[in-house]
Amino acid sequence: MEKTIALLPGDGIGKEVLKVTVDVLKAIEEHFHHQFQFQYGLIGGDAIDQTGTPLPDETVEICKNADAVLLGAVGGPKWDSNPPALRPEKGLLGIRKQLDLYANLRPIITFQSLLDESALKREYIDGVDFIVVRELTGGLYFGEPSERITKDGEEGAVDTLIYKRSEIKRIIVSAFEMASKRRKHVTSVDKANVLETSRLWREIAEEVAKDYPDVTLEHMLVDNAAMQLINAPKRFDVIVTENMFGDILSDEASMITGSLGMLPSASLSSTGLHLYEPVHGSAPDIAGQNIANPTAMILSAAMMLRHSFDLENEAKVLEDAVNQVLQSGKRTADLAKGGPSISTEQLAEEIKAIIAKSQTVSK
Ligand SMILES: NC(=O)C1=CN([C@@H]2O[C@H](COP(=O)(O)OP(=O)(O)OC[C@H]3O[C@@H](n4cnc5c(N)ncnc54)[C@H](O)[C@@H]3O)[C@@H](O)[C@H]2O)C=CC1
Ligand SMILES: CC(C)CC(=O)C(=O)O
Ligand SMILES: [Mg+2]
Repeated sequence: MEKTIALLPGDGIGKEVLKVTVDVLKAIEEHFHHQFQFQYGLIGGDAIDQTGTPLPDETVEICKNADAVLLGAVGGPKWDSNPPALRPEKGLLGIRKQLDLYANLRPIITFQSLLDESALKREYIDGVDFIVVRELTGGLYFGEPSERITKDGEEGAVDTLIYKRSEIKRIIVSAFEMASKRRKHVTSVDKANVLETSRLWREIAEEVAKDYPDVTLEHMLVDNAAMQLINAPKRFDVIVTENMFGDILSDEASMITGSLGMLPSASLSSTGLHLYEPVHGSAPDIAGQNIANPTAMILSAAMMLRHSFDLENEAKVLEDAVNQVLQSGKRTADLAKGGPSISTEQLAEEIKAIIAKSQTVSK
């Protein structure tokens, strides 16, 4: 199979985890006789430094001409005091908007070999398997105005939480579609006791639910949801929520698996061109040390193989390889809890070695 993959490394550990993921994909390419073309694009702080903008037009073109996009992460203290339009995060929000990547799927599945690395007790998390469906192109992160203002004679600031009916409906439909192929349970998370956007969200969720009689819908306020994720994570199947709630809840949920470095995601579009990215950011505190956990990025690539290229077997081989390395007891520092650890590159080498020995070869 011939595919073109756009690669947007970004900043900090984004570069490191994407670099080794490309190596792993090359191992898949070789073992399964595929041809992957890799096209690099600038985004984030790197793009600001080299071109003066966080999302150059050329990057958008590279993505649009590809079959799928892999993104590392953006941001870092170097650009923290830049004006809003020149912040690395604008590049990330920009590519999400320009490619209409409205549905961010964040699966949270515990690994048997990591049950004791989690922040939670083994019996609470053994068997956790849910997915956060996060709205990705609306809400507070995109609302206008977002600026400094004067209020009652003193300095203030305003951000705008706005959603259109169509934006809410399509993400809720995505969640119901997903739930109908899973355990048939949707938890719609909102703050309907306070926010008008949430009341509209709830109304639309009820309307959509009528088209899926075999799927149960429950509503949950976001503060309660944050607590239930710790208290009873096994109760969830599909969580659907707006942009910022999904951002926060999924970072929280990552600790069920043991580390933020374990969580992959797929950002799906209306156009069929999808982007795959780890849930974590550029981690400036550990950048440049070859110690970041690349699993989230590697598992994002597995999601790409499955969802964008229909390469189920290859995706499984990759996921199995990750599992086998974990079972062997080898851990990056985030999971090693002060014990012996392996580097970003060593973990990828372990995975590549397992792929090379894998039995299942597709035509
Ligand atoms: N998708 C993206 O590009 C995102 C970008 N950011 C940006 O990243 C920068 C840093 O933000 P933070 O709040 O520190 O969030 P972060 O997700 O980068 O890091 C949070 C903590 O988790 C650790 N961590 C994250 N990924 C890891 C991995 N793969 N392996 C081991 N440890 C890992 C970090 O070392 C840090 O202690 C900011 O500029 C922020 O805006 C934040 C989140 C997402
Ligand atoms: C720029 C932020 C919205 C990135 C982030 O935290 C995320 O997408 O998870
Ligand atoms: Mg986030």
